[in-house]
Amino acid sequence: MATLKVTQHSVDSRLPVAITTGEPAGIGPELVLMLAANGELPPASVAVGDPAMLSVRAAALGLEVTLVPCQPGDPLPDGDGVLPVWPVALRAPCAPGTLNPANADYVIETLTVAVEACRAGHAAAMTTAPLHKGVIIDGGHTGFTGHTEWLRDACGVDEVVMMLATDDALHATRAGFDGSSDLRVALATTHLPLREVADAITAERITRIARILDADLRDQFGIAAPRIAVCGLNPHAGEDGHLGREEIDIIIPTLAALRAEGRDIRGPYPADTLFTPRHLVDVDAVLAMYHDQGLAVLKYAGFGSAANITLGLPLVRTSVDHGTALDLAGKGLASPASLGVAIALARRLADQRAA
Ligand SMILES: NC(=O)C1=CN([C@@H]2O[C@H](COP(=O)(O)OP(=O)(O)OC[C@H]3O[C@@H](n4cnc5c(N)ncnc54)[C@H](O)[C@@H]3O)[C@@H](O)[C@H]2O)C=CC1
Ligand SMILES: NCC(=O)COP(=O)(O)O
Repeated sequence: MATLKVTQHSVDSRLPVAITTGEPAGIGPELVLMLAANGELPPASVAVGDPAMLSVRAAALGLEVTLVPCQPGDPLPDGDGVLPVWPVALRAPCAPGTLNPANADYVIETLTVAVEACRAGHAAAMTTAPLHKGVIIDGGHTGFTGHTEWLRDACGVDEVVMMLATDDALHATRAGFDGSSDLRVALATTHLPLREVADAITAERITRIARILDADLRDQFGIAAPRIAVCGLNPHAGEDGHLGREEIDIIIPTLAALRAEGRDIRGPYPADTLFTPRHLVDVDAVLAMYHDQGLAVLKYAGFGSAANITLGLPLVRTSVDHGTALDLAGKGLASPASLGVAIALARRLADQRAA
């Protein structure tokens, strides 16, 4: 096992972005270590995880990282290859690629540490490396469906919105889309079995989600009058009721009511053609009705360098556009690009809030 090196470093006085290292058997730990070793972590970044596990993973991959355990609120060590770590102890040994439900509590504790640090004013924002939803449930957290819903409950808010954005959209200086890789996609429903999606499409839910999306595009992304295009649920947006009635009964009247509030919310459009460049040209975000309707397109356009942002939270949370990739874990083959984009976005949104 590699030993933890602790030496003297300069100190960064800014509040850190807390990066939870995710499922320990997945690629999350090595992605954080890669960014640290390559000098690609923004200053004032801190990992949340098991220092010994991170140290072993770094040594196995030949990554030169100086891990410095410290506590939330401590001055942050800074310097080339230095990675401050807020320690959380693994509950059981861990091998890359092999899930162990005994570590579910560990993963949840890393999230709790990051949320508490944001609440206590010890962190400016949090970025999450991927966790494995199934093993968290197998480990006893019945009802767990993802970071997004867990953070909603942990922060005590009624609703949040999952939005993924390609790197082009995040860095775009222009407001609208200009091509197929410049995309923001928000979801009306998140981690639901497809069988339950139609029942979850209610006027109340669409109203809550659309209001949060509209407000956060203004407040967090600086878009003065967001233009939101909404997908239908059914093929051809229901084909005038012949292929499903959710558009006529729920979505169309709800969008009309939202427009009456002064919001630029268009649709519902057939999802297959909405996601073509011509239809996206004057749109700032697409609201999809369910996970794969929106995210398949987003990932086709920008997988590997997009970020996931939870809107509607009292804290800033960003994440990667991918999962735990157990097939790649421990091999040093996974790309840290999306994590880098997510951390940079968290820093930017947090600095904006502070300003
Ligand atoms: N933010 C989060 O915590 C997320 C967690 N997940 C979870 O991850 C687990 C696995 O999900 P999957 O659907 O298999 O998706 P996945 O993203 O883990 O893997 C899908 C494919 O993409 C590849 N891949 C993923 N990340 C990569 C990277 N950084 N560089 C290169 N290739 C990469 C994998 O090798 C695999 O071939 C599930 O439990 C899922 O719920 C999925 C998405 C987000
Ligand atoms: N496909 C995106 C995703 O599953 C993200 O989930 P979450 O854990 O960030 O809620």
